[in-house]
Amino acid sequence: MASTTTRDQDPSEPESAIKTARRQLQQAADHLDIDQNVIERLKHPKKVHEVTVPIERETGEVELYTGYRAQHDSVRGPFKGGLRYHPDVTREECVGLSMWMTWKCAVMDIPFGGAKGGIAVDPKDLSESEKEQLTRRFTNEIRSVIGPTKDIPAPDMGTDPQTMAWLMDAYSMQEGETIPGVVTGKPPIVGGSEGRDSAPGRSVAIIAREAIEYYDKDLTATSVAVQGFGSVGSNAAKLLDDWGANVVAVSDVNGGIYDANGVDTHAIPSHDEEPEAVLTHGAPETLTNDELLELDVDVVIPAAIGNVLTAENADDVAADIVIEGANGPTTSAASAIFAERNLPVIPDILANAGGVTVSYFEWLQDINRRAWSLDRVHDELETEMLAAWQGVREEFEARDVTWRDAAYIVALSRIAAAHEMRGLWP
Ligand SMILES: NC(=O)C1=CN([C@@H]2O[C@H](COP(=O)(O)OP(=O)(O)OC[C@H]3O[C@@H](n4cnc5c(N)ncnc54)[C@H](OP(=O)(O)O)[C@@H]3O)[C@@H](O)[C@H]2O)C=CC1
Ligand SMILES: O=C(O)CCC(=O)C(=O)O
Repeated sequence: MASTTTRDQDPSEPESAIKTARRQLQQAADHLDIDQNVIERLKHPKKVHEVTVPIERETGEVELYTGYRAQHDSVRGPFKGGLRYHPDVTREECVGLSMWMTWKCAVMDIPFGGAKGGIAVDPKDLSESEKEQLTRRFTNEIRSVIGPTKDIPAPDMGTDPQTMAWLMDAYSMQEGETIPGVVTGKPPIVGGSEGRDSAPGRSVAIIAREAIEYYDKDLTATSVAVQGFGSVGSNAAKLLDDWGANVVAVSDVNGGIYDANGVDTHAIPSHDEEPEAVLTHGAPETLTNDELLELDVDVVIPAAIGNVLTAENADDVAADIVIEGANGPTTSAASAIFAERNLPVIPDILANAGGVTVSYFEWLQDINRRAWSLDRVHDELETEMLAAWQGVREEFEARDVTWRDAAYIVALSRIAAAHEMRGLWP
């Protein structure tokens, strides 16, 4: 597999999401005949909104938080992307994540651009009513730049369907009418889609299944380790388990559990049910998050935070396939090492794209005021994921590139064509 970043160039780590995203963009662009002006434009967000969000804590003190909404590109449709509550949220991280959303929507061929937002806060430090206050105030601060045809937020790390319901309500109250399409990932009772919550994990499992078959392995004889047991990790682990894979390790922020005979994925509470609960589940062995990534398994799925596969551990990753459940889990230096080792890494912008795909289904349901059944959501997601997998696989086979470059080539070709058709600078 060819990679234009080499081990010797070894970009310094930890690299910011924006730097990684730009490096990946240029690397894919080098394989295509695209106007370099378009590429330069795509290295920058269209707009970044930064706001201060004050809330009154239950102690009576007023605390100020910083929130962002980065809007990267909207040439193919409204900005779209999640909202993250995490202490490490920064402007640069939101911009990098918004770029990945642009490519993700294009890989899936859905009519959205890319955005990402967040608040630098540890949601575990806040009570339920403080989180509600924070979400409502943040929504008011960004109200003029979001909307069903402008920019549509969704869940990401640290946010959930309840957060989206508060966002929808705060926006709707100001607009004077109920506008479910302003946000996706809501509970179905207020216009959310069945299956949105589990969709990113489901797509990770579907893509893992296809990759396992592509590399001539039998799913029922495949061992899997999953880092992170939240919306993405827990659903991917449970589905692969249901399909017969041997899920031998899972983890949360405190570390993981290992059982060579397979852990009972359905018996472990997910982050949503009970945060930090993995280690409370009895298992023959425990391990650190770093050890999990180096387990000698067939498939490893980092599905928590970014930058966990680095120059430091890339040579020690013993799995045969890496499926990126998280956004940006692999640094540029680690990508170069994996390419040199011929270790397939199926990229985030394809593997976890089920989330935004079912968000698109939700948006369609909101416009039509007509809910789909869970079976329909699953069927249509399966169809979309297989079509995207096939498109990326064709590029992978036709060119001597990594899976990441292949996915970028599909995405970038569509985005560049749209820019050129609309006149370069929309
Ligand atoms: N939610 C979505 O729709 C989508 C999310 N993603 C990406 O997937 C990743 C996970 O998101 P999501 O599942 O929603 O997040 P959640 O908040 O639902 O869960 C996060 C999980 O990761 C664990 N975790 C947190 N920090 C660490 C750490 N340092 N090391 C190991 N585990 C850690 C948490 O542990 P604990 O329970 O102990 O807190 C929890 O199990 C993110 O990169 C996100 O951007 C991608 C596509 C869609
Ligand atoms: O559903 C969405 O709109 C976006 C989900 C998301 O943030 C992501 O895929 O990273």
